[in-house]
This record gives sequence, structure tokens and C-alpha cells, in this order.
Amino acid sequence: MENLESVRVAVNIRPLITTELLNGCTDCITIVPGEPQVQIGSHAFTYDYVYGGAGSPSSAIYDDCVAPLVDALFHGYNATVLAYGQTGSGKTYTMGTNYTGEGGNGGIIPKVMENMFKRVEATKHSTEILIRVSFIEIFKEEVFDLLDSNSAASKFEGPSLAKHTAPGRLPIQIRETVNGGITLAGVTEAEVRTKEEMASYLSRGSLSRATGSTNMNSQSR
Ligand SMILES: Nc1ncnc2c1ncn2[C@@H]1O[C@H](COP(=O)(O)OP(=O)(O)OP(=O)(O)O)[C@@H](O)[C@H]1O
Repeated sequence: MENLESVRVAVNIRPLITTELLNGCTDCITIVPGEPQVQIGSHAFTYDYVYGGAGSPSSAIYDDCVAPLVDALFHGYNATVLAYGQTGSGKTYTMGTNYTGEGGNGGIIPKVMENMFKRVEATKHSTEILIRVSFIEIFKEEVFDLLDSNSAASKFEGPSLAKHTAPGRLPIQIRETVNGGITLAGVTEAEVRTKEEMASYLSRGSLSRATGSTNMNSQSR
């Protein structure tokens, strides 16, 4: 039955970070043993998976939740992995979108890249596969192309500067296609042939993000 569900929800509980410990914060979530269920006070919430804390190790997220989607891609399906949570809850860390190219491959996206190209390599004699990447940021209800080399954001030289809204960045337009789909007009779709090439777009786009640093997320950048 589980595989028939097209949407599955996993919770990744992060440990308290140093500033929280210094402020005397304590864990408020307990995991119901043997169940994908967490308890906060008198409220219990059930998900498809629970990682971190006393749940399954976070390192299992890719194999459990994402590897089947990568497999499905090669069978012609679309797949989306969406990280949702308040600021500082661990979305960037879990997804791996603070990628610098040096180590730190624990996030979901670096693992997707690695496994996609393994698959491409294994099937290259029988199948031709075209991979294109886009990297956008939705910031204050506008969409920005993080791979646009003409954009002011991409010309920023370091991650510390990239924390601020880039002046002069032009948002891209969201349009509806004739058949009712949604398209991002003119968004960069870069063709990539190797994992390294794709990783360079991820690290370039990561540096161009304008997302503000907050007290809760500043250590992840
Ligand atoms: N599973 C984890 N294990 C250890 N540290 C973590 C984990 N998840 C997040 N952190 C740390 O918690 C802090 C906040 O995480 P992160 O920046 O990923 O949050 P975020 O949800 O992306 O925030 P924002 O929405 O503001 O961008 C960072 O210091 C990060 O290194």
C-alpha cells in the first residue's frame, strides 16, 4: 500500500544547535518507539518516516525517501522533493543547498547528483540521456534565476555577501502555457554531462542565494 501513495512526508528532527543550548533550550519532541510518530506535549503526529533524535538516522533519508524517486525518473516519472519548515529548522542542511563543492555531500541534492550520474554511466551504451538543471529562488514572492550569469546576484564574490538581497536582480516571470502548465519565462536550463558539471551549477547557485541569515540559520552558511 505504501508505494501507492504519491505524496509521502518525512520529519527530520535536528539536534539543538549551540546557541539554543547556550540559551538553555531543551528537546521538546519525543519519538514514539517503533512508530513514525512524534509527540509534543499532549499532541501526537504521525508521518510516513521520522528521522533524527531517537528515530532512524538522518543518513537513511536518501535511501528510504529519495532513491525510489531517482529510480522513477529513469522510468519517465516526474518527482519533487520539497523541504518545508520554519527558518532554522534544517531545510538547507537536509537538502544540501549550501553546497560548496568541498565535502559536505550529506545533503539530498548532492546524493541525487551522484546517483543519477552513476545510473547514466551504467546505461550509457544503450540509452542516451539529456540532463538539464535550473536553480531558482523564491524570495519575497518573486522568482530569481540563480544560474543567470548576467544577474547581479551571480557576480557577488563570496557567500557572506550573498546573504543579502542583490540589488538590481531582475525577477523572472511565471507564465501559464497554452495547455495550462506553469513555466518560468527564460529561466536558465543548463545542459550537464557530468556530476562535476552539475555540482558546479549547484555551488554557483548556492552562492547566489539572497536568503537572509537569521539567528537560527546563520551557522549553515
Ligand atoms: N540534522 C542536523 N544536524 C545537525 N545540525 C543541523 C541539522 N539540521 C540543521 N542543522 C543546523 O541548524 C541550523 C539551521 O539549519 P538550516 O540553515 O538548514 O535551516 P533552514 O531551515 O534552511 O533555515 P532558513 O529557512 O532560514 O534558510 C544550521 O546551523 C545547521 O547547520
